[in-house]
Amino acid sequence: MAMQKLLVVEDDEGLQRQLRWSYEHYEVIIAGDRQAAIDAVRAHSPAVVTLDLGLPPDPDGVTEGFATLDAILRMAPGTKVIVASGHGARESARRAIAEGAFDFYAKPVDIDELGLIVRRAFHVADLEAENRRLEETLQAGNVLGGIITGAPEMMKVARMIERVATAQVSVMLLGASGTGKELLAHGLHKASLRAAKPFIAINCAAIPENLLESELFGYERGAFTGAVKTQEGKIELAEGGTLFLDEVGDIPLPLQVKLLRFLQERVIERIGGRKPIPVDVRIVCATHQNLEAMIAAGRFREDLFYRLAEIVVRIPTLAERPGDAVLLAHHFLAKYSRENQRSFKGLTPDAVAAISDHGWPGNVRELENRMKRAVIMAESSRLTASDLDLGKNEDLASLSLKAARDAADRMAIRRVLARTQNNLSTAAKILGVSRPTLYDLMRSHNLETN
Ligand SMILES: Nc1ncnc2c1ncn2[C@@H]1O[C@H](COP(=O)(O)OP(=O)(O)OP(=O)(O)O)[C@@H](O)[C@H]1O
Repeated sequence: MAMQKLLVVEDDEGLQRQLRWSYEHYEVIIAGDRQAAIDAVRAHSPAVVTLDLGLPPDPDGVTEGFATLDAILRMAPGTKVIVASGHGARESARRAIAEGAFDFYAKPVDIDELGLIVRRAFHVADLEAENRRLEETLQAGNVLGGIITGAPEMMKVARMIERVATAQVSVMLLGASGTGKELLAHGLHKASLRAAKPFIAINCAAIPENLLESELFGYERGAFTGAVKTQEGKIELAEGGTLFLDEVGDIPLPLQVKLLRFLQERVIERIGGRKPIPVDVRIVCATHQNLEAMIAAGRFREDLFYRLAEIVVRIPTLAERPGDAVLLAHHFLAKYSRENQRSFKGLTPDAVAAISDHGWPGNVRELENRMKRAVIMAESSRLTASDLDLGKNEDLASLSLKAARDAADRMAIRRVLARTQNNLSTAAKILGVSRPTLYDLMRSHNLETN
């Protein structure tokens, strides 16, 4: 990976040399005056700049420094500029922040301290870049009118559904609960020639067996006790459009026979009715069950299966779509913040890590529910892992390689610090890292010695 670029604007040659060698993780570019700084920003687009306010031709004042700050921010507003406030000049530090500088440091330079500020500036710049990238993917990732994804696995599914939408075929969606089957079925309907007609969904698992038949086929007045008026079934209500049969594997065998007859003859009879009613609907169905095994066990009719499953589309689980959990989390954060009139700055890095580490057994529905609850309950300006109830006791997260490496790092640093009685230079040598790196590691592991 290319090193990140740090522009150092400094006219003192001694300091230039010192700073150039202080940053082993960055590509350091040096500029000695305003014009050189402007040229360097144009040529290298550094994410972070350290800027000495006293530049020639006004090395003892601040006019050139402020003009440089202004020019940089005008050219590249996202640049993190850290200004040096010389000789207790708090006033110019405050003014620089007000004019858009990211932070300031006091001269004479403490290399370790400046190193931390620079590192934090790069971190913030990275986060902002990541946010911009997410927003762009979010716009690009909105496929089939409402399905959010950036994962090729899911894009493939969406493209397949777009392709079959206009064909005269029955489509079966196979996927775990909460993977978005209904949303995809609706997308298929919207992409089909039937889009102007109704889309009717029925969850066959949610309706008691004895009511499912009348839900689907409707009934005539007086067909049974309580049938006080004639009621059209869902099949009829979908006339001209699409009927989505969710959890089709839960349809009991006798009703499977009736459904098959409808698919063959394209007419229905309401319960208690005598006249056949022709209906033109397209059936899209879904299940999380293994229908082939059910057929082998005699619990699902093979002939019905082949009628329903001319095209079978397998929907990947959320865990099988890399990056989608975080992408969807941002989407739901925006959606539920809007709905609840709350405003958040985003997700904390630990929330992002927890979201991408979690296994999501309940798929997108689980993620949506967690985000919805967190948006309502959270008190901070960014949602944290614990707002999402994805805390430290998350077994799957603690099994990750990153967690294991972090724990090993922390242990090694603690041991060496103890052995060297907190002598940072010696500890850094033993650990094989530079002093600023050790400093950073100690900070990120909360091992500061004072
Ligand atoms: N890719 C996605 N982009 C945006 N929202 C999604 C996506 N996938 C699912 N959702 C949302 O997640 C929720 C669950 O999706 P949906 O009801 O389509 O799942 P399902 O597979 O039909 O679940 P079940 O089988 O349990 O009925 C819905 O609120 C849906 O809008």
